[in-house]
Amino acid sequence: MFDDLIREQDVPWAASLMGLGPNGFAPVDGDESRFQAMRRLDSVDFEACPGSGKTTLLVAKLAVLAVRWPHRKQGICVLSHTNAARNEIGTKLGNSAAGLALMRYPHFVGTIHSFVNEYLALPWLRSNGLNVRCIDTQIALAKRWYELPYTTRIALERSHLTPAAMAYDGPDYTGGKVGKFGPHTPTGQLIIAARRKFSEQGYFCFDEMFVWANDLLDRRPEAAHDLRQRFPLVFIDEAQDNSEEQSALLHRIFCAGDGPVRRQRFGDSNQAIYAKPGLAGAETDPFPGAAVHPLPRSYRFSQSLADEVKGFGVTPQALVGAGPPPHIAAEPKMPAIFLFDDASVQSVLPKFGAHLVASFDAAALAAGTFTAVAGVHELDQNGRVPHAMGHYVPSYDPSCARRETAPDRFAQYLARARFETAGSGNTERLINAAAAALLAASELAGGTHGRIARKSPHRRMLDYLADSDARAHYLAFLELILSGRGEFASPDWEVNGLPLAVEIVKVLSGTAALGAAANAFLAWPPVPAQTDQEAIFARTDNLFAYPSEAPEVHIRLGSIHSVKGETHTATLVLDSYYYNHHLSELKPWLLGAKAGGSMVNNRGRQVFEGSRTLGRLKLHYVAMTRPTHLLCVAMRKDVFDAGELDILTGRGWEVIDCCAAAEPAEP
Ligand SMILES: Nc1ncnc2c1ncn2[C@@H]1O[C@H](COP(=O)(O)OP(=O)(O)OP(=O)(O)O)[C@@H](O)[C@H]1O
Repeated sequence: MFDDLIREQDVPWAASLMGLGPNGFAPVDGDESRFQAMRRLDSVDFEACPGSGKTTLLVAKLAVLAVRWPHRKQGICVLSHTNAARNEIGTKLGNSAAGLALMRYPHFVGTIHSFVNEYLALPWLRSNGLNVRCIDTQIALAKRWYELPYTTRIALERSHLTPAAMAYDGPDYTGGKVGKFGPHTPTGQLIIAARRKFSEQGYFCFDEMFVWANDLLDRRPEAAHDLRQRFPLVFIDEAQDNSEEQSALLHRIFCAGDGPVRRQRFGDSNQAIYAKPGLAGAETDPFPGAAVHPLPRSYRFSQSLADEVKGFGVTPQALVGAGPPPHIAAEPKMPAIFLFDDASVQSVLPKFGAHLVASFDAAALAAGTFTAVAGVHELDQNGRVPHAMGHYVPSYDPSCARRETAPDRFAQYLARARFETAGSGNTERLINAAAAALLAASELAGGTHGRIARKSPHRRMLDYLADSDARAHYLAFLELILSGRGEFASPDWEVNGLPLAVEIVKVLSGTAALGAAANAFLAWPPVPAQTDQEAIFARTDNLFAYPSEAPEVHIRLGSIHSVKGETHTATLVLDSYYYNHHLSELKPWLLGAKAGGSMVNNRGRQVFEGSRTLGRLKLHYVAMTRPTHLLCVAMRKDVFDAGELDILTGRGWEVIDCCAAAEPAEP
């Protein structure tokens, strides 16, 4: 059924469509790997280095398949790990008419989570008579938690348990992280009853969709067979990030037993980083499997950058630097290291801004993507400097960058909307964020209007409030939000914003008093006290503009996790702390004294670094392989002795000392 679906003459067409010119996938120096990769439609894993064009290749294949796909009731299933990756595929495909066809029936392009919801969990729950209102971990947990008697909550908190204990992993509502309060205890029974009650009312955590999908496959094994018929060709992007839970479920659906589908996975095991520390990778059906198709060239960066970063790969890969791509008219720059101490940690970002302005012309500064990332972005104020992004930029809001989870405060909805629309003047995003946040508050207050809907949050608000006075309150509230572009000083929120929000949420939820969960959600988060110098960082949308008065460059701040798969013009990787300072621990790799995640001992055995070091390597390999033109890192000065700095300089690094610079942060 797949013979000749991607023909030789399709390859130059697809390469041109991707903006690479007709020879984009042509053999280079006898290396035919990309051309062959385009044509293959057997089950195989494309395991390849950062910037090797895995996502580009996947999209190019899909573009051809969209044209040639002959089946009307069977489709291609394209699964990604994150919404960001799904959107990237969607945007690239959306450029072609054929690509648009792929976004419709009979095909599926989306995250693993949305696939599991749409094809397994939701139909199964509905067929069991459950009306699914809202899949939102924070709301489901809060509802279940506040269902428990006050004394029970106190007892749980004394045992270091949080609302997270209200999530289950069995279809009988058992399991989860409940410590000593197992199902045989009275407290355990209360927990199970609260989980059951709100699940039956239609409130679920994201991860519980996997529980129900597996329950369907346990009880109706024919569901897997039906899905294989429906989707005979499956592509999985970012396959290295699949957790055991996801891999096992996908394997069960598409591969286990007789009649597996054709499946191609794309990824890089050196970049396997997970959303939560300690989460293990897949054991069932790990990536890569036995059949691997290598792609050795990186089109992102030059050979000199490839040489700097390849040692950070746990399993060193052939890394041929064939970049940078030509869309930014600038030569690759020498890498730079910013050195700081406790007193100068907040001058790192301004110094980086100044370095960018000195390194790139105005056109490149306007067209490029400039970022600063840290491995840890939740700040422990008392942690050792630098603990997280917040030590460099005190106003950094970690929740704003966490794209995959729902915000857990009203203010975060607005902050995220500001971050996503930075500078574009797009008011629609802000309005819908405010509406979505009001709906979330209403759910927490006991509202039961549900969140699974096709209309935008704003349209739904207008519908819900159609006949009430609260509609005028809502419109006044939006005026307030728009006039401040979504920003509030805390007193302003309390005096003007909050009273309106409370009135609206009361009407929406049909309650006279909002209750603890909704009030906590609506409260404005405390702002850390600022010194004068910190005032330059006083934006909460995680964009750092330099110079602040008349910005020439905008630097996007985020976690390393949030920039997976991205391509930047310049990336600054900031040291951060998890059991120790990440980059300080990786100093031997930076100096070239070590490479890879293992070494061969004198008995000829391969010995791996400890798991924490392997995690650090993968995380920072992801970060350091984002830029096309300029890689920078920032570390404490006292980590290095003079000889080591000489080694770095000898390896082509520019050393920028922020400590010596006691002068003001900006010109
Ligand atoms: N065949 C090619 N010729 C020239 N440039 C290419 C080619 N394939 C990809 N690129 C460019 O290389 C950059 C990286 O591509 P892409 O994001 O697809 O790589 P990736 O392998 O998915 O990266 P990562 O592993 O970091 O997620 C992009 O700017 C893309 O346009």
